[in-house]
Amino acid sequence: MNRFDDLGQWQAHRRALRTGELGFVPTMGALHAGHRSLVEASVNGNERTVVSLFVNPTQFDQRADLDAYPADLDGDLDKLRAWGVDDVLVPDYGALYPDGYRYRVAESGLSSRLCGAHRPGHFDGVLSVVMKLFNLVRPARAYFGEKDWQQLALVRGMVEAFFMPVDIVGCPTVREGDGLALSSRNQRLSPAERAMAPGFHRALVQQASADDAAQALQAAGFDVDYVEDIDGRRLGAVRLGSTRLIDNIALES
Ligand SMILES: Nc1ncnc2c1ncn2[C@@H]1O[C@H](COP(=O)(O)OP(=O)(O)OP(=O)(O)O)[C@@H](O)[C@H]1O
Ligand SMILES: CC(C)(CO)[C@@H](O)C(=O)[O-]
Ligand code: BAL
Repeated sequence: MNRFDDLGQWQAHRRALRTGELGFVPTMGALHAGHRSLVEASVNGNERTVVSLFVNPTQFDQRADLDAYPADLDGDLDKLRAWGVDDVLVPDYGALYPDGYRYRVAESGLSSRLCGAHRPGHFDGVLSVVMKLFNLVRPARAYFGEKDWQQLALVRGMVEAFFMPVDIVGCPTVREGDGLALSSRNQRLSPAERAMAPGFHRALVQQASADDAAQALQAAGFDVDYVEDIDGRRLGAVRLGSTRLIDNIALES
């Protein structure tokens, strides 16, 4: 596995690659089995797989959340090697943002609802870094988790809007045995919060309406950012202490 911290070296390597069948998995590190499922889909569907590890500051609306974001670079590199990844990009902020974020991708509809309503500027940061990474990697396919449903929808929209030559592949949410969606931020839950956390997915699945689910969650001690039913899915975000969890499910039709 090749590791590139220097984007100039990566670009030289990319130019020398003759394959068009490149799969790409963008991540913020602290890898878990959810990331593994994306990498597996890419390894199975492409000649080469590239993964990026970059905790993107422009998508964090709260400094404390960024500072507390889990990191385990050596562990991540061991995992990526074992999962069959060919190239890993580990750029720093200055390399990815030579413009200091003067230029950015903005979306003016969906990005200000749901998670965007609670994390101002979040999706501008996500779309901007994803566009930068797509331009650097030039993948045939890029893999995103359905856990981040709104992100997946916005990335698909950006690719369509800008005629970007990449197929976006959505991958099902990987869960713990008790239903909790795997997330790097789960590491920050205290034992008591971890015991409560599966109640989030349970409420989304069991309650008859989005309002009922929000009320049940509030009553169980979650701080509810939102629960909404949209286009046949129920999406929600809650906070347990300082940790924010998101999840979504398909609604039975
Ligand atoms: N449980 C999961 N199942 C499937 N895909 C996932 C899961 N968790 C994360 N992903 C996907 O992995 C990619 C990288 O996500 P990221 O590195 O932010 O991890 P995360 O676990 O979502 O972290 P966070 O704590 O920031 O939510 C995204 O496309 C995301 O949707
Ligand atoms: C897509 C992404 C890597 C952009 O920083 C991030 O939002 C994530 O990990 O879901
Ligand atoms: N996977 C979502 C990234 C974030 O919460 O910023």
